[in-house]
Amino acid sequence: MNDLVVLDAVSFDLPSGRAAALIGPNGSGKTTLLRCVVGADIPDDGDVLFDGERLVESDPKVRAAMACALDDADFFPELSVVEHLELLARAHGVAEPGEIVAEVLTELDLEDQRDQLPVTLSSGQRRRFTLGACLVRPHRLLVLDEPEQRLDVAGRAWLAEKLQDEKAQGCAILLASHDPQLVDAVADIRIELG
Ligand SMILES: Nc1ncnc2c1ncn2[C@@H]1O[C@H](COP(=O)(O)OP(=O)(O)OP(=O)(O)O)[C@@H](O)[C@H]1O
Repeated sequence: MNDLVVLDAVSFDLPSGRAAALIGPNGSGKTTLLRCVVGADIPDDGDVLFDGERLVESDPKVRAAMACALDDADFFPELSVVEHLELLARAHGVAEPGEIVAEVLTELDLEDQRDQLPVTLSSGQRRRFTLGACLVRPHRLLVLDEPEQRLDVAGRAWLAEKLQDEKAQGCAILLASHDPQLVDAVADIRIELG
């Protein structure tokens, strides 16, 4: 039995159109907190509320609103980049996903990789693809674990601008980050862990 307490007395509100950044050293509990928020881990105590009700990951309202990028592992290995993004958008109610998928591929500079299988992408391209998967579907809450990871300089600049655009459109963003520049550019609320 491991009695390590990772998170204790963490509390914050995240309104629409705002971003909260979890910051802190390696092992301070950022990913654990994100996993509790999205329902991948169950806290021993405390609640996560969404629109005032306890957040249940399987609730259709939550599934429709929350787009998460916690790691790069969740791919359909047999679908190409474009097929994957179109399938995901359709699954979330986008009847004609061609336009939004093309837009996101252009923004992420992944047009030349559209027909590749995810496993053949470079690690930075895979991170772009993971972020793209959040962006092709309707969302009003983005949960992102170190979204800057493995992005090149241009990719990081794009990310900061994109997250600001998302906020301007009313999206709430909860992210963990080790990038002070990204946090400075995007975060309205800072939650220091560890
Ligand atoms: N499945 C697990 N079993 C045991 N301990 C775990 C598990 N997952 C996380 N931990 C521990 O919980 C603590 C917090 O880990 P977490 O991944 O949340 O940190 P983090 O702040 O995201 O770190 P990093 O900046 O390195 O990504 C660490 O001490 C870690 O070893």
